[in-house]
Amino acid sequence: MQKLIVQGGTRLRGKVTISGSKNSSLPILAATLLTKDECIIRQVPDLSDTNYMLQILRELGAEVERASGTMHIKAEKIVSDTPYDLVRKMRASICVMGPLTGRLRKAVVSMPGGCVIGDRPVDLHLKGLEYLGAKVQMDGGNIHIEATEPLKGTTMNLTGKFGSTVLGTDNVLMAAVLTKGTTIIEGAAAEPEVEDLANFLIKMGAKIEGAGTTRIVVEGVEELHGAEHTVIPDRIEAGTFLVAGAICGDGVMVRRVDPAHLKTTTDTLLACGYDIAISGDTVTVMPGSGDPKGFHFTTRPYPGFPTDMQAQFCALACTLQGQLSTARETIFPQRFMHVPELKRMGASIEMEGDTARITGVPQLSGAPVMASDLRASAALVLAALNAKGTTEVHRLYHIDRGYEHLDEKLATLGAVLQRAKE
Ligand SMILES: CC(=O)N[C@H]1[C@@H](OP(=O)(O)OP(=O)(O)OC[C@H]2O[C@@H](n3ccc(=O)[nH]c3=O)[C@H](O)[C@@H]2O)O[C@H](CO)[C@@H](O)[C@@H]1O
Ligand SMILES: C=C(OP(=O)(O)O)C(=O)O
Repeated sequence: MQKLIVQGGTRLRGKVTISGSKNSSLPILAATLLTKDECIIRQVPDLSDTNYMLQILRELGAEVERASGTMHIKAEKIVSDTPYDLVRKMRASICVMGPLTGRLRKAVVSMPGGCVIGDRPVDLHLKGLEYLGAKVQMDGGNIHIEATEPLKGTTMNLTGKFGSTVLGTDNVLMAAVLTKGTTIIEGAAAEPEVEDLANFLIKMGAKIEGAGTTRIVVEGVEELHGAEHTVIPDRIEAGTFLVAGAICGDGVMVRRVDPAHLKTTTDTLLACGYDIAISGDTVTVMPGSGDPKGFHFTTRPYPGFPTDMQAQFCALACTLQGQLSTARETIFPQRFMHVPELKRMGASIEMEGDTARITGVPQLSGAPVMASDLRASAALVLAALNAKGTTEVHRLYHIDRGYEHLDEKLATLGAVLQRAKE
């Protein structure tokens, strides 16, 4: 196991190139199971999550070759049962369920458990596949999906108690593309990563309209063919670097981004008093003319404030001396594992149900802290950059799930930090 040792108090400045999106790559890699032909996927970030997904594809029978960020995948002959040992390591492995059901009419996938960000059910994924005609059974911790008849298109609503489901929409979409007739998904997730998956499926020959909105229409086709695709930039990685630039930067530019995907992040930073410059595929954050102000946000499905940016903005709020900020989490109401660790660094945070009330302190102080999940870990690193003294962030593997070379990228901006063995 590794930890990250961060020396606080340096100013960040410069340009950082953003990697391909983790949350696009995972379903897109899974979608290559839908054809016997070779698919070429570019800009896949080198992360433990994407590596697990590639291993799952291999175990299912696909040939996978990797040349840097470009994957060549040929799933000529595949099986329907996913290996438990790999699947349990990554919740997003659930997104092989849709393509296996679409192509083989059969899938066996281990039931994912909850995780530290809260309960993570898959009832809507299963409901969607059932609407298409698949039968679902649970047995021995596994989900067995089977359709004796060809799947049939239908109209469904995939909205749950907490709103739309991203991977649930992905799964249904991947099954529906090879289904007879028309499938209409109402209450679909509108996240850019769903749209990216749909764009890849369209290149494979699928007929899809409305991806990127809450109503997706799929006209089933008999088969899909190979295609090439470049994954969209990771809006959460980009947002994390912008918040780092706000916390302790004198001009930090993120390159190879889609500024439209970053709107809630840049709007929140502007409301806070930072200057933002957008040019082509770059966004730069700079200190504003006055002292930054507190801010208030509620997480919502896209285009609302992303839950995956909540922890990083909490870290920023901790550094705004004397200013009150509030962070309300409506998607994963228990996703506040970073709060006790930020408090260990001297933060002033009160929890009221699903809302963190954060009053900025004059100075955070370095401390040993524990990473608990991906974005909570990122928040701790951001707080550490601002803190007085040294912070050790333990359990670094959480960060390696979703940030490609975070430490190296921060070091190019001037951060002083190093990995070490636990
Ligand atoms: C790999 C990936 O893309 N992960 C993202 C994806 O996760 P993921 O797709 O797993 O998250 P969902 O969009 O499904 O979850 C949204 C909400 O719906 C609930 N729900 C979900 C499915 C279901 O069957 N029933 C149900 O009730 C969840 O508990 C949660 O409250 O979207 C989340 C919400 O933007 C992000 O935080 C994750 O980074
Ligand atoms: C919660 C996240 O990922 P996952 O859904 O894979 O756990 C995330 O990317 O912040």
